[in-house]
Amino acid sequence: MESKEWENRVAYLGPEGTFTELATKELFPNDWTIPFKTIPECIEAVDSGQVDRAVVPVENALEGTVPLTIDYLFHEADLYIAAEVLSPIEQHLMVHKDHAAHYGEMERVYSHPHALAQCHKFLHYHYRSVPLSQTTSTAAAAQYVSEHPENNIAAIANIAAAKQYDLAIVEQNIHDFHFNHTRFFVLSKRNDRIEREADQGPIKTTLMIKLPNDRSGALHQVLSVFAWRQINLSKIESRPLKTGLGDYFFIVDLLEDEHAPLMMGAMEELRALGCSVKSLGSYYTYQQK
Ligand SMILES: O=C(O)C(=O)C[C@]1(C(=O)O)C=C[C@@H](O)C=C1
Repeated sequence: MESKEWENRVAYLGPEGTFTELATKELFPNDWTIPFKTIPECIEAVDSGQVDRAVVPVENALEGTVPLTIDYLFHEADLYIAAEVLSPIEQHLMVHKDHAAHYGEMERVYSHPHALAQCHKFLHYHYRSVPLSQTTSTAAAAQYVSEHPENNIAAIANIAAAKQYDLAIVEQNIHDFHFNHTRFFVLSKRNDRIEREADQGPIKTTLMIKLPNDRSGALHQVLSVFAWRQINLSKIESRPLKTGLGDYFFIVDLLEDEHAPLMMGAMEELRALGCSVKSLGSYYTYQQK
């Protein structure tokens, strides 16, 4: 890798022109940002020390969690969340300029599965006979379309991708619901949060909690640990542990600093109840402008 005097080397889900790149540039406008092809490759790059940070999507307002991100954080890597970026998402249908006049006859639509799902109603009502193909990101779809001018195919991606790959936007804002936002995590090997007083939102802590096996009321007990301390949960979700049907771990986002006395007490109590608890750290939320 090129050696240069950059403050941070930041991996992001590429190629150039993804929503993830836009979120990355929001927090790291002057750093060395490096596109990786998949979310696991971004996570591996920061876990192995190849880069200082990695930016990956974690949750979309319409489609929910990005399971790859959560599963790699639980099963494969030992990382912390240094910040969260909240980005508005606008999806557009784009084609090679040669096909702009007759895009209605397109043979296939390409995009990331989350982007396809965010435009499900649009595709269902207008192009239900057109097959869909998944790509590793929205910009990967735009790049593919630009590299295959011989085919009348379309991508769903953002304006930056249309510019980057010189495509024509033929239908704008095709996401099904107006409030379309995605959360991105900035991951780090060290537990060091990004602090920018001027524009940071409230502090959050993310915990991964595994309940003791087969104890009735265990989830209720876990929730009451936070409830009586008046620690607000902003999200709770379960993911399969991958050890058998019915085995889950929980991801909990809490509006409190992990070093606050009540939070430290809550984690101690959870462990005393037989839960295993892993904190991914406390971090601030930044809004993409
Ligand atoms: O960053 C991108 O462009 C992606 O393709 C990823 C991703 C996601 O995983 O949610 C990011 C934002 C949008 O919600 C759609 C897709």
